[in-house]
Amino acid sequence: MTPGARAAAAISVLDDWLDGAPVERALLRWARGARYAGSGDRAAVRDLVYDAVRRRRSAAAAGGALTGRGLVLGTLRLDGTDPATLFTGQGHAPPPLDEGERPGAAPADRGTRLDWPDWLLPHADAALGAGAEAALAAQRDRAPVFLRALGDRGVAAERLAEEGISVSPLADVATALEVTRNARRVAASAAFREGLIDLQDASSQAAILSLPLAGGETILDYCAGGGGKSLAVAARGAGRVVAHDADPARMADIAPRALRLGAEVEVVPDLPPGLLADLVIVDAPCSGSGTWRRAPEAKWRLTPDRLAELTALQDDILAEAARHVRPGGILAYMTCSIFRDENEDRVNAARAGWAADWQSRLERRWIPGPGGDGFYLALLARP
Ligand SMILES: C[S@@+](CC[C@H](N)C(=O)[O-])C[C@H]1O[C@@H](n2cnc3c(N)ncnc32)[C@H](O)[C@@H]1O
Repeated sequence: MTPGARAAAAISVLDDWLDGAPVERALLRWARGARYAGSGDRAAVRDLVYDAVRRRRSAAAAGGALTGRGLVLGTLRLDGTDPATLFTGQGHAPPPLDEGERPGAAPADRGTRLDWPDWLLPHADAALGAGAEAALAAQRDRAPVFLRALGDRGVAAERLAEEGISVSPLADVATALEVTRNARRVAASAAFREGLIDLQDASSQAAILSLPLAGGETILDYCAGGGGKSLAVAARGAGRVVAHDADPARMADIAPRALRLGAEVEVVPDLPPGLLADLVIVDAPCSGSGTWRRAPEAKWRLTPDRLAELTALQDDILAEAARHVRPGGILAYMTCSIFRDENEDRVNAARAGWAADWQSRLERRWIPGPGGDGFYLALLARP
């Protein structure tokens, strides 16, 4: 496909998305009808689509319309590409630009400039203060790819280099490697197959490294999902890791992942009511606002009602999970959200109620940026 044909494909996918289809479904629908597209074409269309979704407001402003065509025009302009070089009308390229599609003035309002919903600006400011500008700006760009090395990071780096994948170690997260070249090859690499590495954001890794573990503990991962946290604590020398999720189907990947990584995780759909653990991890369902550069659709989909539903659910899950912390044990509450509503406010609500006599051991927030996604961790010790 020519660059112009890729732009035309991105326009059709974005129109489908603007009509209400989830972005992945819109991409799939296009790909099914585009058997001529090679893997490079699909990757290029996908990147253009995701860039436009991430920057929906500023791209629509720069492209003059909230349409597939406007978003692609704007995205190209924001990236410094003159759209006239692709919008030629030749072959499968989009029709040439008309007079009304000349570049306009740069957006003056903050929500458009930062590609952030207006109603969520006060939430971001309340959580991040002066750091909000940089954190929201970082969410306009593609996310870096981070790996968790299971053993020596140098060994993993050498094995990856044999397949043309370059990585560099993060200074402040002992297990983390940032992929600097050929990130798309990681999942098919020998290092991945052999269990030398797993895919995990650096902030999640840092949170797991912050847990007070000496080795041998019984750990309950109460919202285990795909098992990212279970597998990472298992690698820290836990005695027993029990993975639970209200939706057991979400844990389907844990067993094959554990096998690949040489980890032991017990997947328990029905949790024994009497189970007590030294550490209970609650990686709660949340808005995902710290990870919106990876899943940018969610940024535009969140509503005040949905945020309120999530905070109520977080309160319920925390209280349920706390019943499984042994006396003297630790409850680790974590989210990949940046909002106080889902973080400090939930911990404070617990401490104003059932956790009145629990002690706060640690509270840490990671801000979205070059070193990882936004993340939050609070540790409460049961008396
Ligand atoms: C943020 S995801 C977990 C991600 C996972 N820990 C990981 O690292 O891959 C939140 C999970 O909480 C689960 N969940 C939702 N409500 C729950 C509840 N009441 N009890 C337990 N798990 C729940 C969801 O099914 C979802 O898998």
